[in-house]
Amino acid sequence: MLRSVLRASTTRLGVTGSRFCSSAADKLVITEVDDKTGYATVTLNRPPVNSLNLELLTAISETLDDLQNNKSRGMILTSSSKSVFSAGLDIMEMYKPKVDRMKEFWSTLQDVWFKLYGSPFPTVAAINGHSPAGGCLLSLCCEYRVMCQNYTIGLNETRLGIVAPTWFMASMRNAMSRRDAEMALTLGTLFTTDEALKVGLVDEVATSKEDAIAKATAFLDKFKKISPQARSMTKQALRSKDIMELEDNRTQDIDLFVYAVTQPKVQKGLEMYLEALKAKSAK
Ligand SMILES: CCCCCCCCCCCCC/C=C/C(=O)SCCNC(=O)CCNC(=O)[C@H](O)C(C)(C)COP(=O)(O)OP(=O)(O)OC[C@H]1O[C@@H](n2cnc3c(N)ncnc32)[C@H](O)[C@@H]1OP(=O)(O)O
Repeated sequence: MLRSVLRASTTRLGVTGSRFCSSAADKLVITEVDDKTGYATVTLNRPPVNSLNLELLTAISETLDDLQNNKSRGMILTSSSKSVFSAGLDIMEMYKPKVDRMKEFWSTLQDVWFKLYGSPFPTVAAINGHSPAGGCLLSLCCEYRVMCQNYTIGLNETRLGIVAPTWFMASMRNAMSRRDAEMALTLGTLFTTDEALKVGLVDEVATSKEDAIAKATAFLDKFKKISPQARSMTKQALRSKDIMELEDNRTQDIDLFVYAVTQPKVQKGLEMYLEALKAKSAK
């Protein structure tokens, strides 16, 4: 049976300065813990497309803190949308930005990456919709990816005229071969579910969200007889080089982000991309 972690969610929203919510449907992130297994299902809930703005990233970051503090046995990351896991970073955070907010935005994204990529508890993404760019990054931070049929996933930054930061690249390299990662990153490939399975970007295909959650649960169950400490130390040792690289360069990474995104050519590219998105959604 599922029970919501209501106290944690309410506190979280209070801290972020967002609305004080009384029902789960209003929350940016909904966390439900299965009493029997102890696994937490974390649902991204920022309609229409779960684009990652500062508030959503803050809510994810605080959720990850809660799970770690409560010694979570495992996490399944999914979305409340019927067709989008996450549309990636909210382009409005990068288009005509205010520099202070932009810095906080990027720093919070770094926090989420540290906490998710380096989490001591096992993590699975149940990808129940499209997952471009930052959405793909969130799933890549998890140890296992189950994806529903007929959606797309990938780090498509070059198609927007921007460069995925090295820690995005490292996350992809951790999941698939270096050669396939290089091709995918330079081309900005958005893979279909079946193509993603072939290159190892996802681990399993599901027929529905329920099937994805069931497969994610089965993956977490595999660790039942493994010492949690041995498991987490092994995972963290394997990922520590990538983590240390960003830890050593956090400030430079923020400065580079601000510099790159505020270039007139990049702003123009983002403007055109936004216009194309809006024109498409108006049809
Ligand atoms: C050597 C190293 C050097 C390093 C240098 C580093 C420099 C740093 C550079 C910066 C790096 C930045 C990294 C960026 C990462 C990102 O994540 S960028 C975002 C990329 N995202 C996308 O490309 C996805 C865009 N969206 C879509 O393709 C589609 O929306 C969808 C996800 C496939 C869903 O389609 P559909 O269900 O049909 O919905 P839509 O109708 O398209 O959209 C609904 C409304 O949502 C708006 N929207 C969609 N995506 C976004 C978004 N990402 N941000 C903001 N808004 C978004 C869309 O415009 C619609 O709005 P309305 O028209 O107002 O309804």
